[in-house]
Amino acid sequence: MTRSIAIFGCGTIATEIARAIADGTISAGLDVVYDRHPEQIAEIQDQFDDRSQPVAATDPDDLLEADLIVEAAGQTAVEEIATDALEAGCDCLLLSIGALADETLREGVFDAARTSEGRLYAPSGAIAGLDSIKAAALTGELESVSLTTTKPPAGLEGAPYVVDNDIDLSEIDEPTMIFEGSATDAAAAFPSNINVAVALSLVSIGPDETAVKIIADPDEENNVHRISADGGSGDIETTVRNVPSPTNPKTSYLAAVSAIEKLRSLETSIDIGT
Ligand SMILES: NC(=O)C1=CN([C@@H]2O[C@H](COP(=O)(O)OP(=O)(O)OC[C@H]3O[C@@H](n4cnc5c(N)ncnc54)[C@H](O)[C@@H]3O)[C@@H](O)[C@H]2O)C=CC1
Ligand SMILES: O=C([O-])CC(=O)C(=O)O
Repeated sequence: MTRSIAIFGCGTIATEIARAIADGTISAGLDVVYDRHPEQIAEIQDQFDDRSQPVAATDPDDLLEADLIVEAAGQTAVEEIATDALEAGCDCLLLSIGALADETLREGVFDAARTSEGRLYAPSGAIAGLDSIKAAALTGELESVSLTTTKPPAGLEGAPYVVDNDIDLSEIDEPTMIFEGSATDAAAAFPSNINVAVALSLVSIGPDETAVKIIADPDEENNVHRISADGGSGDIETTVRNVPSPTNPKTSYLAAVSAIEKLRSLETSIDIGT
């Protein structure tokens, strides 16, 4: 039977996922979509012919009819949908995994996943190396895990940390470290920029122990994520120089493709890679 998918949040990532469903890259049906902006919903619907257009939900609860809900909206959406979805037996794929830096929310969502038929998924997103770091974590001997993210200043605009600390990104004329702290603190400070740090932390040493640096670099055109994980099976270092999405410079194109690959892999009988 074809898996029925619902999408919460119809922006940059959702548009790519919808296209992959429409062209058959993901062999599932997109049945219902939700966004606080109806015009965003219409853009997704327009990718399908009249007979296969997803229904526009007017309330997040309308998504619970699907087999799997993709959250591609933001951290508040995770609060709104994840626990309810899992408790209702839906699978849930979260892009805004940074929301789970909050321990109370995390435990609630994890408990719902453990005690229901719904399964919780998060793609690797815009980083590389989660496969090997997840395997190395099994040794119980990972000593340190860190992420250094470098973005063009425009990709950091509007982040609560930037606003609260009156950081004028337009004044930055050389690579400048604007944040250093744990993945827990980074997720609250840069909710739309650093979900990757929390994904990394959840497969390794946890959000409080994972170290994050964020650098604004006016000469950088890419979203660059450098990971270093030491101990266990050896030392792992990865760097991804991501092309930003044309419609949202905060979001790397790889994040959308990673979600598509995760959804595709749920439907295949051959699964290579950790
Ligand atoms: N895990 C990863 O590697 C990455 C995760 N992300 C996460 O994915 C999210 C989506 O990314 P994009 O598609 O680029 O963002 P976007 O800004 O292009 O689209 C988000 C859409 O969700 C809607 N939305 C947001 N909050 C909502 C709410 N509470 N209720 C209803 N609608 C809501 C917005 O109206 C917008 O249409 C980001 O906010 C970020 O949290 C983004 C990049 C990488
Ligand atoms: O897309 C990226 O480069 C990373 C990102 O925004 C996030 O993790 O929220």
